[in-house]
Amino acid sequence: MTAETITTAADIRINARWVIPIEPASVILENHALILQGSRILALLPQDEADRDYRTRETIDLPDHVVMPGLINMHGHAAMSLFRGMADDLPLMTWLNDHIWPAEHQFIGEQFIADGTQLAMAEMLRTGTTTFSDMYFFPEIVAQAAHDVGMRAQVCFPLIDFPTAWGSGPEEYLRKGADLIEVWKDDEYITPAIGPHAPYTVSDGPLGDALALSEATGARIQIHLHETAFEVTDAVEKFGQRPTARIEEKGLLGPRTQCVHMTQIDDSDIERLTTSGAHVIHCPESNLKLASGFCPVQKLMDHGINVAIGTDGAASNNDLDLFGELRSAAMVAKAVAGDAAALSAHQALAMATINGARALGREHDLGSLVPGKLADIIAIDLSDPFLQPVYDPASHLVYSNHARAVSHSWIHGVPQLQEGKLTRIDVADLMLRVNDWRDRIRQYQAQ
Ligand SMILES: CSC[C@H]1O[C@@H](n2cnc3c(O)ncnc32)[C@H](O)[C@@H]1O
Ligand SMILES: [Zn+2]
Repeated sequence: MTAETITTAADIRINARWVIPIEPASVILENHALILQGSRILALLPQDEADRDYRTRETIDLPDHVVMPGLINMHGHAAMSLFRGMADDLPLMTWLNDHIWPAEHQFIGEQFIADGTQLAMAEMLRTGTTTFSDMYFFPEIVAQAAHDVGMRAQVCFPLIDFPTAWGSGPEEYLRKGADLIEVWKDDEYITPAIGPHAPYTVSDGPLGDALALSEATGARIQIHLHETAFEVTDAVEKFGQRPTARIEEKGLLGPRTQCVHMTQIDDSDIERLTTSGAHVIHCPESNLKLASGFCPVQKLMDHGINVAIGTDGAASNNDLDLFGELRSAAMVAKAVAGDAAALSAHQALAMATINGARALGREHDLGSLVPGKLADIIAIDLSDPFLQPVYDPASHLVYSNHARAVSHSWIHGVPQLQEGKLTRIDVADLMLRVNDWRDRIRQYQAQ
C-alpha cells in the first residue's frame, strides 16, 4: 500500500538559499521555501518538505539569495528627492531657513509632490524598502501615489505654525488631516498619521489639537524631536524645559508617538521615553550630514525603548538606501557606545523590520516572515564578487551590502521588483518629469 500524499495548493513558492525571518531573532535558515497565498505568508519550511506538501502556481528559485522581510523606512519626506544635492554642507537651521523653505515656497504643489514621491518610491523599492513613513505637504497626493504603486506607507499630514502651499495654518492643516484620516483609515496599504513638524515650529494650541485628534482616531503621531543642540538649548531658554519634557507635559509622549532623531539626550529624556512607551526613529546619515549629533541607540535599546530607522529626506541624506543607512547606524552605534559589539548585524536588521512594524502598531502583520503575516518580502543576490565569500549573510547585509544587490520584492504578495527591474513604475517616463523639475530648479537657483 502506498501512503497517500496530501498537498495544499498555493500561489507562489520562493526557494531561497538563506532566509532571515527576523522572528525568532538572529535565526538564519538554509534552503527553505516561503509559500504565499494571496497577500499573506502561508508557510515557511525546508524545501524538501515543501516538495511534499505544497503545489504552487509559480515557483521562483533564488539559489544565491537571502530572503527577508521588506525594509521599513520610518522617516522621510519623499518628494524632497527632487531637492537631492541642492543644498549640501549646511547645518539644519541654515539649510531649512535659507535654502529648503524658500525652495519649497517656490515649488511645492500637487505635481511636484506626485513626481517627487514617485521618484522616492522608485529608489526605495530598488533598494529593498517595502513600507515607508512620510511627513510632507499634500499628504493626500502622497497617499494616492503610494496606493497606486502598491507600496505600504504611513502618511503623516504636516502640522506647522506657518502658512504653506498646503494651507493657511494649523486650523486648516488639522481639518484636512482629519479628512485624510477618515478617507484612509481602513486601507491595507495606507495608514494616515499626524505629523507635528517639531517643538520649535508648533505652538501649544495645535499640539493639544494633535493630541485630541490622535486620541479620537488612534492615529500615530510623528515629530522631529531633539534633532540638534540648538533645539534643546533654545527650548530651555524659551520654555524652561527640554523639548522631550515639554512634549510629555502636553500629553504627546506615549506608545502612539514616534520621536524622530533624539540626539543630545540625557538621562531625564531616556527616563521619559522609557516610561511613556514612545518609539525612537533613528536617522543616522541625516544627523551626520547636518552635523546634528548622535543618537545613543544601544543605550536606548538597553532601556527597552523601541528604536526603528529612517533615512529622512534625500535633501539631507542624500539617498533613501536603507541598507546603507543600517551600515552607518551600526558604525555610529559602535563609536558612540565605545563598544564594537553595539548594534550587531542582527539587531540592525531588526531595527529596519520588526522595530519599524512595532512603531507603526503593525507588529501583528508586518516586519517578519511568520505564517499569517502579510507577504512583504525582499531578496538580495549575494553572488556578485563584492559579496563573496559568504560566511554569514546577516553580516553582508549590514556591513557589506550594496543596494544594487536587491533583486526581488513583493508587497502584499504582488511582485514589485523582479531581477532588479521595477514592475509598477515606468522609470523612463518618470525620468522625463524629474529632468523637467531639475531644469526649473536650476533656473530658480541661477536667479
Ligand atoms: C512640515 S512637513 C516637513 C517639513 O520638514 C522639513 N524637513 C525636512 N527634513 C527636516 C529635518 O531633518 N528637520 C526638520 N525639518 C525637516 C521639510 O523641508 C518640510 O518643510
Ligand atoms: Zn525629517
